[in-house]
Amino acid sequence: MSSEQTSGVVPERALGIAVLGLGNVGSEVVRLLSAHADDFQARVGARLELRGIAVRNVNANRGVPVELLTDDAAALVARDDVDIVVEVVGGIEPVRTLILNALSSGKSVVTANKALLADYTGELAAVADAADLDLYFEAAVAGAIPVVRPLMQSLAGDRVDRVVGIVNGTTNFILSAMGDTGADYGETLAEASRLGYAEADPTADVEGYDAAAKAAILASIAFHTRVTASDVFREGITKITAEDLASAADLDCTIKLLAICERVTDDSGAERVSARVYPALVPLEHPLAAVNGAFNAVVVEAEAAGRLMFYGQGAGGSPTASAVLGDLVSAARNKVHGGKGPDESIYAKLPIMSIGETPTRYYLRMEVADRTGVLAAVAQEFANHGVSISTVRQTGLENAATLVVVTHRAPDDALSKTVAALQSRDFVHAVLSVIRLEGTSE
Ligand SMILES: NC(=O)C1=CN([C@@H]2O[C@H](COP(=O)(O)OP(=O)(O)OC[C@H]3O[C@@H](n4cnc5c(N)ncnc54)[C@H](O)[C@@H]3O)[C@@H](O)[C@H]2O)C=CC1
Ligand SMILES: N[C@@H](CC=O)C(=O)O
Ligand code: NA
Repeated sequence: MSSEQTSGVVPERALGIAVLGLGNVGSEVVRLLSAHADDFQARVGARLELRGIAVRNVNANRGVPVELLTDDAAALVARDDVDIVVEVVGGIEPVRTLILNALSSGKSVVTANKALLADYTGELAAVADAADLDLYFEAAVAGAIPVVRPLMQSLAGDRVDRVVGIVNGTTNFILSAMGDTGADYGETLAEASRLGYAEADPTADVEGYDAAAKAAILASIAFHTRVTASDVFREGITKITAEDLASAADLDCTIKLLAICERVTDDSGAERVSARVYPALVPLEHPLAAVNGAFNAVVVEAEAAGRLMFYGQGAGGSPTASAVLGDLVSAARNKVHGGKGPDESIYAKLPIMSIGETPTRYYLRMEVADRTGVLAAVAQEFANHGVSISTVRQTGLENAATLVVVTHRAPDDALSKTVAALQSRDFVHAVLSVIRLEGTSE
């Protein structure tokens, strides 16, 4: 009999936590875990004890007790006194293997890693679900904003038709600054990295890979269908110019990088999933137009709930740590009281719709010869491909004219063919911009 039992003192229950990665997010997770240790204990019913932090270089000064640091993440994950692993390193390997090892040895996992989840949720969730362990990832989509849990749990009794959002803080920060002050693209991107918004390789942000990974995660949950990154059509913001933003403003629009996940039902009632990420003109009166800086917002449309909007900080160490810690508390509660978060739900298995078939509206800006009959010839090219024009604006240049054409909804393939045909005509000097238009009722 132990001395605690003989003295009648109930030993304090503790759960061991391993944190992998001590960058923007990891350092905030560790700071908040320590700052609010008593609150966490009260909420969970057990003390959350940090057993170790895996880093790349244990000699760098990090402001945490050095004895917690290790460069051997595999050994930390394997420790018997670790119950929950928090992965905030990023990338695919070695973290995919580390997470699989954690789950295989009875540890629940919390991760913020959308790049990994977009392609490997199936593999990771299979191991977690079989072992009755949690795999939580609220931080992976839209940072602090609760959106994964609402879709997975609060809306589990509804039928979601559409999820549209601004889910990348870095690109929203850049587009907002370019639109507001004409700020330089490169300098604003460097500022986004300095503020901890951008990915380690910011190509993931500006080329839309990060938003596409998030779209894959959202679409998978919303439509109970496995959607991976390669199922998501993707275009980034690197071709958007200050002229495009000014031209959008002339049309009472702004430009946002949107992630759009839709359930599309054809005339026969067959359903497919469309998942796409691209910069789009958004009318100023649309709620997403007012989302600026590193803020994110996600609009969900569901059959019974109608339209819901989630808004908040989508990037940055502290906001992201909030979501990570929320998941950590849930995983810890399940360890203490029993229970498990929902299994992966992919029973619907809907096919994916190609971008070519997806109907959207377009904005085109082109420079054309300023002579009689050109406007009619341009309009004819649209008609030849079944693309109906909504508005045309012409501005005279010295020896040419700028035409801004906004179309009605047409399949993406038809628009691509129209653009190719226009480019082959001698009266079209250049097609300067082709950007989709979203958020209108037409
Ligand atoms: N920063 C943000 O706003 C958000 C980030 N995320 C995700 O959270 C994760 C972490 O992001 P950040 O903290 O911003 O990245 P970061 O680059 O600031 O931190 C990652 C840290 O992991 C370390 N690391 C790399 N390989 C390692 C290894 N094998 N073992 C141990 N440590 C290793 C790096 O040295 C770095 O300090 C990523 O998956 C990211 O996509 C998710 C939402 C928002
Ligand atoms: N780099 C990402 C970070 C959060 O997911 C972003 O800018 O949104
Ligand atoms: Na979130």
